[in-house]
Amino acid sequence: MAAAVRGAKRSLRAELKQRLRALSDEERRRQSLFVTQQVLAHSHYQKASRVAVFLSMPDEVRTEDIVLDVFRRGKACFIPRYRPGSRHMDMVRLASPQELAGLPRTAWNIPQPPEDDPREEALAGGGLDLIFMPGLGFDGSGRRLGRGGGYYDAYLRRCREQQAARPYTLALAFREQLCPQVPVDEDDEPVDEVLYEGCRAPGAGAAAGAQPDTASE
Ligand SMILES: Nc1nc2c(c(=O)[nH]1)N(C=O)[C@@H](CNc1ccc(C(=O)N[C@@H](CCC(=O)O)C(=O)O)cc1)CN2
Ligand SMILES: Nc1ncnc2c1ncn2[C@@H]1O[C@H](COP(=O)(O)OP(=O)(O)OP(=O)(O)O)[C@@H](O)[C@H]1O
Ligand SMILES: [Mg+2]
Repeated sequence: MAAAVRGAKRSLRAELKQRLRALSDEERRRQSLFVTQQVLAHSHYQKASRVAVFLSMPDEVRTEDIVLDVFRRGKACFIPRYRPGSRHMDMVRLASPQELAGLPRTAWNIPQPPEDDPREEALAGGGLDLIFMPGLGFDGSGRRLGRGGGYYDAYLRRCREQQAARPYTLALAFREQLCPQVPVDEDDEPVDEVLYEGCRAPGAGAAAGAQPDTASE
């Protein structure tokens, strides 16, 4: 990608990490609860039967209550299994929420099944209906800044190539992660919608999607 974009991403990442560090645990908990409620009421979530959920790191919207709800509703749950040092990531089947406690942790302290643990990969089975998207920053047009691994960008491209219908992508964010404009290059896949405290009419339809509002700054 162009050097200018790379530099712009690097400095925005640093700024967003700083902003996230300044959030108290209580504030993260409060906003996570809010976003979780939006998810549970969301039409795309309610109708999805195969869902990919990231297992949150401390500076991300907490997803454990979403994972529990996915199982409660009998949906199939998939979690990321990424290969460090590559851009490769699979979404592999999680059998139960109880299983999480026993999974080994990656270098980033994310629970993840070992590479030699045979599991159903979402795209090898029936594909995915919905992917929850992590990230450091998002803008009102659905542009997304991740942590720089390129894992989700590459995975969404695979979905596009291998699935008949593209999965719906729903980003989960603290309001502090909304940016006026996120720099992107040709490999960056946009998200369909960003959920955060202050976003408009979640679940009211894709057209209402990733619209900016006054929470952007
Ligand atoms: N919860 C969660 N799981 C996920 C992702 C994610 O963003 N969130 N990923 C999304 O791709 C993949 C893992 N990719 C990751 C890429 C970078 C870092 C990370 O912490 N990087 C350091 C800086 C790295 C460096 O420059 O040395 C950091 O952000 O502090 C973590 C996960 C798959 N699983
Ligand atoms: N589909 C792809 N094929 C090959 N390289 C890719 C693809 N998608 C992204 N990349 C490359 O991966 C690197 C990291 O991309 P980028 O900085 O956008 O990561 P990110 O979106 O922050 O990470 P993530 O998607 O894991 O959250 C870049 O060099 C980018 O060009
Ligand atoms: Mg990207």
